[in-house]
Amino acid sequence: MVVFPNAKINLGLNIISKRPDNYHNIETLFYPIGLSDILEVVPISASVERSLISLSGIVVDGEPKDNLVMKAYHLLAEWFDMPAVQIYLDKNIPFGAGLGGGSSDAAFMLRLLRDKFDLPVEDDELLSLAVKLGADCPFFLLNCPMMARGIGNEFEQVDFSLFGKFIVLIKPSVKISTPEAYALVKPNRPEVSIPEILKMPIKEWKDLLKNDFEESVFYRYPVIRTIKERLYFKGAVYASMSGSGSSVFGIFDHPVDVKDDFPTCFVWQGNCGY
Ligand SMILES: C[C@@](CO)(OP(=O)(O)O)[C@H](O)COP(=O)(O)OP(=O)(O)OC[C@H]1O[C@@H](n2ccc(N)nc2=O)[C@H](O)[C@@H]1O
Ligand SMILES: Nc1ncnc2c1ncn2[C@@H]1O[C@H](COP(=O)(O)OP(=O)(O)O)[C@@H](O)[C@H]1O
Repeated sequence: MVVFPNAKINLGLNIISKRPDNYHNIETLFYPIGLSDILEVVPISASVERSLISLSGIVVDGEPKDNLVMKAYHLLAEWFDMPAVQIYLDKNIPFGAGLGGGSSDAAFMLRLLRDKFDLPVEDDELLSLAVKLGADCPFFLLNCPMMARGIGNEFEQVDFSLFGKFIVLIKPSVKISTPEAYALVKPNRPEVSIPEILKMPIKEWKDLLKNDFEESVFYRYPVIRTIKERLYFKGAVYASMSGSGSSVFGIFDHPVDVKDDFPTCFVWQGNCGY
């Protein structure tokens, strides 16, 4: 069974308050994009006790046994009898990028195992399991434009689409750790909520739709601010860092050629699908 875990971008990201559990309450719109990993799971011989993982593509830091897809397997194996599996994961989504690639792999792995082995797990139980693997993880089980609140796992479906627009994603070589990025931000309540801003014409978003991580991340890594400015220079109708960074996306009314503009960066371009 093969699945294609996709990345997300955040349209607006307000960090509202710090919680006693050291997480933060946030408000953000998660928007799925077409950049995807490839994940395959094959059952292996009954004589093999441990699941195996084979990684290709972008090299993820950490031990393969600590990969989030392995953690997803073990989370379900605590509750259900499953055979050992051979996992193939081809990484195309950069990490330390604010694109949620690891969370997406984990969410797709949970659903793949549930479906492949016919495990008696309802969709809402899968959402509760997913949050144990990462605050962003439940979103990828829903995978359509969603307002998220709480730690990022309380959802409200929104009537919102960027269909017809074109997205350019730029990831510089710098990687950003999510916990470190949260530690640098002072929480605050926004004056205008994200759903209100998203109802306005996209050309009005520039000065209203904010990502609260940008200020401290741009201060530390000015190259990320420069990328955002360059995307506006190229004609983006809206540009922002995604999540805790370091990737920056630009939304355009039409396809653009940026291949010579960011020679040292990972670049991905595609249509907005939703
Ligand atoms: C910032 C966001 C925005 O979508 O995404 P990324 O930029 O990582 O993609 C998310 O909130 C990241 O979610 P995720 O990456 O799944 O976070 P987790 O692994 O659960 O948490 C890593 C650490 O980030 C901090 N954390 C995470 C989520 C949250 N709402 N508040 C937090 O303070 C905590 O210190 C936690 O220990
Ligand atoms: N399958 C995976 N893909 C990416 N990162 C993974 C994976 N499994 C574990 N990780 C760890 O999770 C961290 C964050 O990854 P990811 O969620 O893709 O990034 P981001 O915080 O940029 O959204 C990485 O630094 C890596 O150590």
